[in-house]
Amino acid sequence: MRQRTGAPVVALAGNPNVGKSTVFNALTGSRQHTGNWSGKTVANAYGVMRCGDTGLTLVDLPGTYSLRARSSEERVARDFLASGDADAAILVADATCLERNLILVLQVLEVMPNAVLCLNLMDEARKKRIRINTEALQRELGIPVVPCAARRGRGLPQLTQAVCCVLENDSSGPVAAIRYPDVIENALQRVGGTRGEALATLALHPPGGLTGQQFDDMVTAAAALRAEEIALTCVQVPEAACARDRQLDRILMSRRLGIPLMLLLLALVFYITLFGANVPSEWLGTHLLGLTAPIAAGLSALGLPPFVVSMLVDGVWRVLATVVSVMLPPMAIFFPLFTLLEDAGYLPRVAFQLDHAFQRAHACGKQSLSMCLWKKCMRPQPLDRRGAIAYI
Ligand SMILES: Nc1nc2c(ncn2[C@@H]2O[C@H](COP(=O)(O)OP(=O)(O)OP(=O)(O)O)[C@@H](O)[C@H]2O)c(=O)[nH]1
Ligand SMILES: [Mg+2]
Repeated sequence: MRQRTGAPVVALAGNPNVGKSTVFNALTGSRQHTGNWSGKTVANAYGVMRCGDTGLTLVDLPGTYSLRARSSEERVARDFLASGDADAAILVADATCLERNLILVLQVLEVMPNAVLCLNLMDEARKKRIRINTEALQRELGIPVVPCAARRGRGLPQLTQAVCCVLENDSSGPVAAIRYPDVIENALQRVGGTRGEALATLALHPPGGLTGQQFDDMVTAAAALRAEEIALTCVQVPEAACARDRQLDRILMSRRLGIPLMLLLLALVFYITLFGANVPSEWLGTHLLGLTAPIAAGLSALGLPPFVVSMLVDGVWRVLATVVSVMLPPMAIFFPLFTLLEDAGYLPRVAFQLDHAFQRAHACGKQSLSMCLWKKCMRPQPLDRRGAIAYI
């Protein structure tokens, strides 16, 4: 292993929503937030994973589609990978859409050749009858490839083993998998050093009179082209696997129907939450508050002074009973419904559909999901004064 002060550092990078935090939690025993939409992790999270007797620092990075991305959380990931603070990287990729994931993988390999590819969501890929030739992929990329289904813990021991091997056999050879247009290739030769470092220099001073945006677009397009070539060689996707998704997307994401359907669906969820919760709320309120008198009588029988009884009964019990009866039923309805939409993969589509509108307010579509959760907490409810104070 590399001689460094402190434990070796392993970065966990990949596209958004591919299971990085799930892998991180499984390898470190942490409880990072996971969920089926993009952009949950917005800052680096640190944990310790074991490699035999050695402890490794694992860093869960925010998801990013490209090293040339410009959103703030994506910059966090890019800056960490470029900083040289990591000794190796676990690149997590979604096996159901490998081609798109390979763009980042290829870019990261230019700055961090010491890496392992964790081919996650293999269970979903199998369901869709997507076949991936992992040996061919390994040859193309020049790094170990480990198929995993992190949610069920499958493949994680092999992943740990591969990470340990990579750390022991420091591979620092240049990975020149992406072929850039001549203007960039020539400039890379002139700048010298590793391709990753040279690219970072050129990004600041683009060659051939290119603007920063043109340079970024050309670099990303070259990576996308190479990713497509590799996917053509290594991945077999049966046409039928995508047909149902495409048909659904044609309706759910269509220009005319997409937004109305989304509003209808979210309105339905809120309607069920707001009105469906009234009955259990009332039932809970009646029964819990009905216990007030027996509790007061019991406490008085214990010989407690009246002001202590009033404090415990009116101050603690009534507030607790009101909070539980008001908050518990809508939560018990809303969160399972939201989870259903999440598991069906609809939430990322909501974020995508609203992205344009949110960008006009200098925000991004992913924030709509946090807003849905916040809106749920704004549930109006007839309350007495104590209940209102507790609710606030
Ligand atoms: N079916 C299946 N689902 C998985 C697997 N691994 C992760 N998931 C699910 O994928 C979703 C995304 O997982 P996260 O770990 O939050 O993904 P992430 O890459 O950290 O996401 P960001 O932080 O937003 O970039 C969650 O709903 C996970 O339960 C897997 O192997 N199989
Ligand atoms: Mg995450």
